[in-house]
Amino acid sequence: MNSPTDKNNPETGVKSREERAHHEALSPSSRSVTFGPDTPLKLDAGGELSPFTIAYETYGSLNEDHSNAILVFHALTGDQYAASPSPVTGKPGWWSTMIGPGKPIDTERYFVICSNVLGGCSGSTGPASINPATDKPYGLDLPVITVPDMVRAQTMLVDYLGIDKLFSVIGGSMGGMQAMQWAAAYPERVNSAILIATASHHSSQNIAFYEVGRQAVMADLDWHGGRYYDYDVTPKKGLAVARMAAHVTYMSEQSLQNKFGRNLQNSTEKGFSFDAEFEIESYLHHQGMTFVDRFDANSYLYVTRAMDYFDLAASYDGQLAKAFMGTKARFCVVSFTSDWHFPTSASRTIVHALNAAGASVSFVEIDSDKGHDAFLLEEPEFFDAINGFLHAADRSNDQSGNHDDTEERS
Ligand SMILES: CC(=O)SCCNC(=O)CCNC(=O)[C@H](O)C(C)(C)COP(=O)(O)OP(=O)(O)OC[C@H]1O[C@@H](n2cnc3c(N)ncnc32)[C@H](O)[C@@H]1OP(=O)(O)O
Ligand SMILES: N[C@@H](CCO)C(=O)O
Repeated sequence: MNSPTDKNNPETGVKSREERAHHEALSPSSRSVTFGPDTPLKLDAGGELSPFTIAYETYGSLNEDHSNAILVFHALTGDQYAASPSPVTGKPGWWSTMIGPGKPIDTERYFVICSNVLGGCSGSTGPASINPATDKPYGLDLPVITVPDMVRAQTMLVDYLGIDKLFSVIGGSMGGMQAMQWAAAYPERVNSAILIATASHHSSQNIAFYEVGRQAVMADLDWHGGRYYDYDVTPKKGLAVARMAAHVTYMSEQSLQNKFGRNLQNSTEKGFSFDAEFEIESYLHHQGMTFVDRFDANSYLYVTRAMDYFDLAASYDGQLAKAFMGTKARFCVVSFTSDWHFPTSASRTIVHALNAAGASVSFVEIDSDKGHDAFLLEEPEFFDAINGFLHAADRSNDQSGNHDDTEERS
């Protein structure tokens, strides 16, 4: 509860400098381009969102017949800064190794678009955005957002950019869910789709991990039922714990062992305390603390929920193959051997459904000990696979029909 002596009390107007800086850092960036359509967006939760904003970045140039556009989707906590430095962290774009001149997604050939998802916190409408009905941040008054909602908003952006058909859609994890949704719901608008470290539905285990994270956020007294914006505080402790738990799922047992083993952080002797004595503890604390500086806690609730709700087969009578029936798009499905968060078995489910639908699909399992987040790292075999697939898709761009060139490599 708010008290008159609270230094962050909205009534006293006294705000901590640290909190003010934090909110400013998370406020929509003026650098990326925003798009706000006149048409309201129909939401799966019911009702419509209007107005709404999508923040996006583009790289490369759109060719004359608008046939070289690649739509890149970010994962859970990503943003539109796929190949340009984040104005919040100052770090290079999260896929700057993948996108650029001469890189697998070659900006000398392709026009690359990446937008912040609806529900996010990097300029697209999310829980921290102003609700026009109250003139205050939405908080939990924003309807729950789904992956199909995110994709529906992206179709409006793609229309606005004058693109009828995308050369490719590509993403990892939740980005792969968006790519699948595009291919299933708008088959005529997708020439090829690259689905990386993803699944056609969130598993029970994945929902469980994200629920642990959400509960950590909501248990933080600074969460204030999602109205923390009014109090100029943020539920940092809860959000940091949520990220720590989630981060473990993004890495493999082997990579944690290789990086940290049982090494102690600052000494050679046990301290018999509950401080972060082990390197792995210190590392996770670092991951948690840096995360709260770049991500909004309510957005974390919304975007994890969108992943939980994703179940492509459920929209097609429980038959995943039906989602892809009749598609002419070429698919590339990529998994990583050490990914236990979105394991290879989840990718195989997608590949089997694509085969059953008579779609053209290549499947590559990359041998990596880096776990789920391997898709964010420069893995040569992975980059070769993306490069090779895009070149092949380029060559057969004018062809149509069903191919079955499923291949497995490991
Ligand atoms: C697709 C998208 O949308 S991307 C979304 C946003 N990005 C992410 O989610 C990436 C988050 N994931 C990561 O950072 C993952 O760790 C990885 C796997 C991608 C990065 O892997 P690596 O390059 O091997 O980095 P690593 O896991 O070792 O982490 C390095 C960081 O940990 C810190 N660190 C390493 N050891 C320790 C330690 N013992 N104590 C404290 N901090 C430590 C480093 O200082 C470095 O910090 P910085 O990132 O602030 O510079
Ligand atoms: N670590 C990435 C991928 C998670 O699936 C993120 O936070 O977006």
